[in-house]
Amino acid sequence: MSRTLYDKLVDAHKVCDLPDGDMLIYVDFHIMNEYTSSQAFSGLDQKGLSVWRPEAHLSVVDHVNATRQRDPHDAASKLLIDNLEANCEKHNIAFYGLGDRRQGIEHVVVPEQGLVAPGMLIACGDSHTTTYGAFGALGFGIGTSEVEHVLATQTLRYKRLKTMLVKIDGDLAPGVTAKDIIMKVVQVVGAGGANGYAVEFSGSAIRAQEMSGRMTICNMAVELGGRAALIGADQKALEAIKGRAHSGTLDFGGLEWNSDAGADYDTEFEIDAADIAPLVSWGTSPDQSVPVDSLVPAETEGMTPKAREALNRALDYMDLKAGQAMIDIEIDSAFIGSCTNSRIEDLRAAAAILKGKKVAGSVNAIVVPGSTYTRLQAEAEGIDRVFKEAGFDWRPESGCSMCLAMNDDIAMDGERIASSTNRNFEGRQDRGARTHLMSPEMVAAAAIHGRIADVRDFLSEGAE
Ligand SMILES: CC(C)[C@H](C(=O)O)[C@@H](O)C(=O)O
Ligand code: SF4
Repeated sequence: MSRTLYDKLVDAHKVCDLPDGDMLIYVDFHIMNEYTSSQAFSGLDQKGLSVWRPEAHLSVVDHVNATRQRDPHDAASKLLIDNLEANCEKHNIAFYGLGDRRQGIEHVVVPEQGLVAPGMLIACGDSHTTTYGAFGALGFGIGTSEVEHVLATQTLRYKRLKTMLVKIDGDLAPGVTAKDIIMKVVQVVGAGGANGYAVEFSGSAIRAQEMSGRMTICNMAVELGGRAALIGADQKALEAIKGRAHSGTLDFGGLEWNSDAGADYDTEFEIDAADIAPLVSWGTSPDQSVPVDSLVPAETEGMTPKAREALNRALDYMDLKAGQAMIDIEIDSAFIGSCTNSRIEDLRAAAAILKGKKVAGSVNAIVVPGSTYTRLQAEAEGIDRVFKEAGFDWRPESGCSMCLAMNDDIAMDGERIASSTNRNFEGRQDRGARTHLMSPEMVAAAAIHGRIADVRDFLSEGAE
């Protein structure tokens, strides 16, 4: 019988069925960060348990660390980081700490170090673990008690998800990126539209994406509510792994990690790539976005009272007026970073827009490479100079930074930010901060204009 990639991955990792209908699955690799792991270690200690397979875990520091300097900016962050290091030392778990060349945002670090391969099952106490789906691996976020369970047993209780296929065929127009693809999908399926589903992406527009774009897509699939995101393995995925630090140690397979022809999905969506424009979020949910050259939405006839309330609440928080042009919206800050868009390819793309240009005087522009390794590569290519000459603050350390208000990069009340991140919830970048999600290229364009701008204008300027 034809099976989906998701079902193949689950079947391959099933240890046994449990009496209540759930199953026990085996976790090939488990990643921890300083923020969600310390209680799990305390739980182990209290129960007198040890880590069953220390070599199948990795810890990184990313959420609370400072990126302006190496030393933690406050005692609470230092404590979290020191605790993780001590726990890893005690249990013999690899730890990429501050100052380590391999350090950075977990979902940037893991593929960069060659720690993912098609057919793997990867868990992490972080929702954006879906990123690894770009390689035909099953990655998903887990809670703290589950972290403890994986440490002790290398297994998890798991409930099989329903399957959703999102097929995107056709060619993207110039200036349209992987970020726009996934923002469009979130718009079409809805912010909770994939709750309970594993989402597989297919179609020629997905195949045409390089691995960094595919990772952006799988990363942000969480914003649909999907607990897993998948793209079948192809030659590009295999090539991207080759030669990486740990890739030789992984033997999980290759092109067989694809859905069978004729496999059935519980639900399917089709999107024409030609219908996707560069998108910008106007509201406080990732599905509240519009093409950059359009207007802030207004109430429509037939809108439910609930939708009307959500629209008005978002407009109020964002301090926007229905019918106002998106490209007129002035920004205070520009942020390029996060596990969605801080890879070398993202930095190159933003630098291509910034080259020879200056950030508007009113804009505070920050770029935080996703990992130290990425930063060093960018510096070797001279990309840091392009950013610095344009007026961006090129951060010397890596981490989640302004993606969420958990470190010293905290936005002011009312600050409006053009952001290459994945979440625009109220207070995400701190109380009262107003986040506009967009591609890194669009953040660069907005930084230059001091207001939300259409990246396509910069492409034609370049061609002149
Ligand atoms: C802090 C962490 C648990 C959280 C997540 O799970 O995604 C964070 O990374 C986020 O992006 O909101
Ligand atoms: S960069 Fe942002 S989305 Fe990614 S793990 Fe960090 S906080 Fe979460």
